[in-house]
Amino acid sequence: MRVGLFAVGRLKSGPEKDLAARYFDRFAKAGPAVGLELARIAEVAESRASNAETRKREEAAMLLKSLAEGSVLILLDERGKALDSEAFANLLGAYRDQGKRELMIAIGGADGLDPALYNRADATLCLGKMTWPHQLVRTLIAEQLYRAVTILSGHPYHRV
Ligand SMILES: C[S@@+](CC[C@H](N)C(=O)[O-])C[C@H]1O[C@@H](n2cnc3c(N)ncnc32)[C@H](O)[C@@H]1O
Repeated sequence: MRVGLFAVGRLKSGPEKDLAARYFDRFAKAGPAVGLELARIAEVAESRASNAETRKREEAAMLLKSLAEGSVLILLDERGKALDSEAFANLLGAYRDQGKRELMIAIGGADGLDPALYNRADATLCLGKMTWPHQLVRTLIAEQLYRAVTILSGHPYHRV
């Protein structure tokens, strides 16, 4: 199964981008052993509309346009469901075992995500109840994807 990311807003060169890239690289190298491959990291430009609802609607439309039919869509939102790392790994493993070809994880911009995405999403997960900037969320989820691979493969990176 290919696993990718939708992010509203572009990440400039800098430490956040480097750290996220480090974990995406590790995921890309270790993932194939457990049937997970790194798919695209798709950055959706932030809308310039003056109204927040319009901005979110426009961003969601771009994101949904590039989502292949049958792909799993997971949203990241501080109001979402909290999973521990093993449960997240098992969720990825379950979609892989169902024969899903692609799973995309969406991170919102400053305004968050549009309701249209919640209607389409297969799951909405949180990384804790606090609100993180989207740049850090990208690193956090990249690390959890790599961690999920190590859990699924029994690699000692993950210890509890
Ligand atoms: C700065 S936050 C936007 C907050 C926005 N005010 C809202 O109500 O959603 C940018 C994005 O980071 C992600 N995010 C921030 N904190 C998160 C958390 N604790 N768990 C999961 N995702 C989070 C979400 O995708 C969010 O849309």
